[in-house]
Amino acid sequence: MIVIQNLSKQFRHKNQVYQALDKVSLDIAEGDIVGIIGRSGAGKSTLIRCVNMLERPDEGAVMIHGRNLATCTPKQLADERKKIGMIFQHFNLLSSRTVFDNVALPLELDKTDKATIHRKVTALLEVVGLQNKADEYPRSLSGGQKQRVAIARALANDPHLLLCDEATSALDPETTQSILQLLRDINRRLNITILLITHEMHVVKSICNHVAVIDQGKLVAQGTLETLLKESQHPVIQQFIHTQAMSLPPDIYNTLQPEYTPGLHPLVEIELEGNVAFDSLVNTFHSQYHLPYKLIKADIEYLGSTNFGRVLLHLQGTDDSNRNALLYLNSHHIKNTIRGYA
Ligand SMILES: Nc1ncnc2c1ncn2[C@@H]1O[C@H](COP(=O)(O)OP(=O)(O)OP(=O)(O)O)[C@@H](O)[C@H]1O
Repeated sequence: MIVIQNLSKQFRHKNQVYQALDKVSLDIAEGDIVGIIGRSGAGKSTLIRCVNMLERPDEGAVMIHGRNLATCTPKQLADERKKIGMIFQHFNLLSSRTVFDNVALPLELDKTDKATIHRKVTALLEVVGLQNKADEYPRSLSGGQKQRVAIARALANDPHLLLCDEATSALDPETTQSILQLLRDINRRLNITILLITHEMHVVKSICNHVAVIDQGKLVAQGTLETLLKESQHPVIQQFIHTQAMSLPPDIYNTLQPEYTPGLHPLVEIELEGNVAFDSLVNTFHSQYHLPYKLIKADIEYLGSTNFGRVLLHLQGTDDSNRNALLYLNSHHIKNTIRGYA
């Protein structure tokens, strides 16, 4: 339904040229929720802004239902844009307008009659759960409520595509979840395709059925999150999974020794990468090496039948069984780091 073909965009600034997008191609099926991830400055916003031509690409095409937006006349482009809603990290509401009037704005600009505006805005405020806030001003709303108003406004012209630029980045975790739930409902109930930028793993995991990874303006990987995590060694994906080493609980941190000393046991951080099931790993430790251990910390994401993440295990067996367990990890190419001995 949306076909992005060889999209390129350069920015020039004080004799310097930034290749923000470099021949990016991506197919998005109707009803998909696609997450775009990548480092800061990778080109994610530029890509999403080129989809509705807020940013004009230098080269390439954005085909929506067979029509290339890059070659549309201004009138055709204005019509196509009405069918593409957009929401932003900082909501972009008009502070001088009430909630109702913010949502009504695109309809007013489209010269919709008053009765229709009233009917549509009332229905949209119900969709986003703000029917009792119609007469309030944005300043009296929470961040999550502001984003709900922005979503209602983005839906005013019955779009088939919703672009979300870091839409939950300014929200606390609980509000983020409720906004994601709303986006999922909108996607299912109204069959709106969603293209979103995020830097948060849990956002992708919660709602995206596809992921596109952008690095230095290039599309470097795409697919389901599960396949990407299993198959791609690309540093952006690895970084996305493992942002930093696990923090240690204070009692362990204070007693941890960098070198082995008789009587101390290794504290090992193990990476679970989809082919390593946590349950079977600890079963092996138990059945093959009779190894007592203490699970100090776990950060595991379950995706379908596989798991990803990290665990911190304090191996508490004899020197031999501890060593054998570490050998088992290495011989099975299970990434692990000894964080110290305690
Ligand atoms: N209007 C502009 N003028 C000049 N350079 C720009 C402009 N917009 C973006 N760039 C540059 O293009 C590159 C890609 O920017 P973009 O905002 O698309 O990245 P991003 O992946 O969305 O980053 P972030 O996650 O930090 O928002 C950056 O080097 C940025 O500085």
